[in-house]
Amino acid sequence: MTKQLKGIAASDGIAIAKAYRLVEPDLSYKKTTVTDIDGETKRFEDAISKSNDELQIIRAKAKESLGEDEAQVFDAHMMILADPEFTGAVKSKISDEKVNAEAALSEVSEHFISMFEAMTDNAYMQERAADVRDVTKRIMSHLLGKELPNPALIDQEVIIVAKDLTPSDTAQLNKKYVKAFVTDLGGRTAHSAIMARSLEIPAIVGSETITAEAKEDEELIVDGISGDIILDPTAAQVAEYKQKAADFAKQKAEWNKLKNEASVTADGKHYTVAANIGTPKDLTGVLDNGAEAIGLYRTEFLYMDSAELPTEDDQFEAYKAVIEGMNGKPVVIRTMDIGGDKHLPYLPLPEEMNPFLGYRAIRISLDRQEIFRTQLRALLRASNYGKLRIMFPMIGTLPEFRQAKAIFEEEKSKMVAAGKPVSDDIQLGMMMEVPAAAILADQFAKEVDFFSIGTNDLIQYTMAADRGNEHVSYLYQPYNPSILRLVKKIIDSAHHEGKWAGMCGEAAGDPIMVPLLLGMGLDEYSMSATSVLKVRSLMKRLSTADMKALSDKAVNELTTNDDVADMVKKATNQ
Ligand SMILES: C=C(OP(=O)(O)O)C(=O)O
Ligand SMILES: [Mg+2]
Repeated sequence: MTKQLKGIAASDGIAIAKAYRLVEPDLSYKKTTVTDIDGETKRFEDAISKSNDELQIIRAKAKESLGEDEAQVFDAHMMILADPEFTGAVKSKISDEKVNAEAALSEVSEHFISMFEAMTDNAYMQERAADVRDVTKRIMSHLLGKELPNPALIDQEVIIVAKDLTPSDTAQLNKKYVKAFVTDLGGRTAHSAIMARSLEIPAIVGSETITAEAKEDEELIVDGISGDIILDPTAAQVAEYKQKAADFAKQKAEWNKLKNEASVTADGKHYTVAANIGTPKDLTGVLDNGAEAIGLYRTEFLYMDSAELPTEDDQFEAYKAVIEGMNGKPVVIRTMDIGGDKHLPYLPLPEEMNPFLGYRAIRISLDRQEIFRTQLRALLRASNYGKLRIMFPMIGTLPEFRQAKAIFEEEKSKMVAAGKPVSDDIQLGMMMEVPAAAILADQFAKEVDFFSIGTNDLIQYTMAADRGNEHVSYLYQPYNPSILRLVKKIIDSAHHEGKWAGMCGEAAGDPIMVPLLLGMGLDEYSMSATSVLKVRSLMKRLSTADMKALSDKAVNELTTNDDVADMVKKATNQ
């Protein structure tokens, strides 16, 4: 029966397709004593063989749809299945302790996982722990007669339904078949949502109940513009949404005409509308949407896509591809921002009560300097291919910025001394996303070349509201005058020192925020590539003098997020 749900619209567009439940089955079991040792061993061997067959197919499919690199992870899984040390230990446990295969498997696997995880100085072995965990799940599913979801096997158009998607789950989605996704959890600025926007697939997060409501293969309509989800729609609803999808495509075609134009306001002021990227592959979207710069390259995805720490050469190639691909247009590359909701299997981080307030970003880089220095060397080498700007994430204090800068200067001097070419036009800036730094923006502005405001984090830290938690999403208020005052302070401070200020948080592409930012004189607006043309079209009809009056009123007189939103909507006909 037709049913309607509402979630948080996270990526534009409309999709109509069948649900694919990316939901793990319950793999719990009871430990029992067995008498038929041979029978139990055979059951384990059968599960191994079925897992192996399944992995062969998955590997082949993954290679076809995602490429050889993505497929290689499954080789590691098959190696574990073929490892007599692992399988032998399970069989011995079955026969020596007379326990069922499930219990033997789980105990042996736990033993291997903790052994690998303890090798903190060997990233390669640490990464094996994640592989053992994955393979164990697969074998267990066969022992219990349950089916694991295998997204790599998807070969028809689907809408993914999941409790939550990690950024690495999202990276594995094949755009050819995955037409949209809907999750129970998450907020608009969670990284999976950001990635959906760069993949240009509609997405709705924070629906709370989609996994409980949607059945496998049930037809769904996902409206990523409004956040509406329709389960088992009527023919009339399907027709209505096909029309909406067509209207959306038409609107996009209209914006597309602005692709080769500059971003100029009605009163003739020029601003930079830039794009955010996660990998060099996103460059196509940046060029297709006519962005004037890259305002944020989130390099952590390079680390997340790799099975081990990427080498200096790997990184150099990626950075060079992006810088060269932009053909002289500025490229802001941010050093690694791991931690929070972004993890590396081969770099286990401490268990933390509050990962977003913990060991993250520049805090890791300054602590694990070998990782940081490798990245800086790769960036320095790539600087010769265009206009590179480097920024550091999560800077909270001036000493942090100074230390990061000193390390950069040290690596640069070493390269110059070794006779290697390095650009003499690299700007060094920082993300403004920690309130403590924003409050002291006037002091920071004297030492940086630029600021890039990271509203995704700045809002969560200022409002004390987790950016990915749908239960507190009502507090996630980009237009709250408290946020606007910080933003204005950051922009004014940069300008006072003759520096530029950009914004690369999601708010930079928000049609309510853009008029206010124009009023405050923000120089660079960096957003999901798919928002670039929409924002350029909006700018064209706004005058900065009018917007200044609007932003002054928002900052000085209004008191709530909603009041600001209402005022801007009215004043700009939105
Ligand atoms: C752009 C930002 O960084 P990230 O979303 O990667 O945390 C931000 O915090 O606004
Ligand atoms: Mg951030």
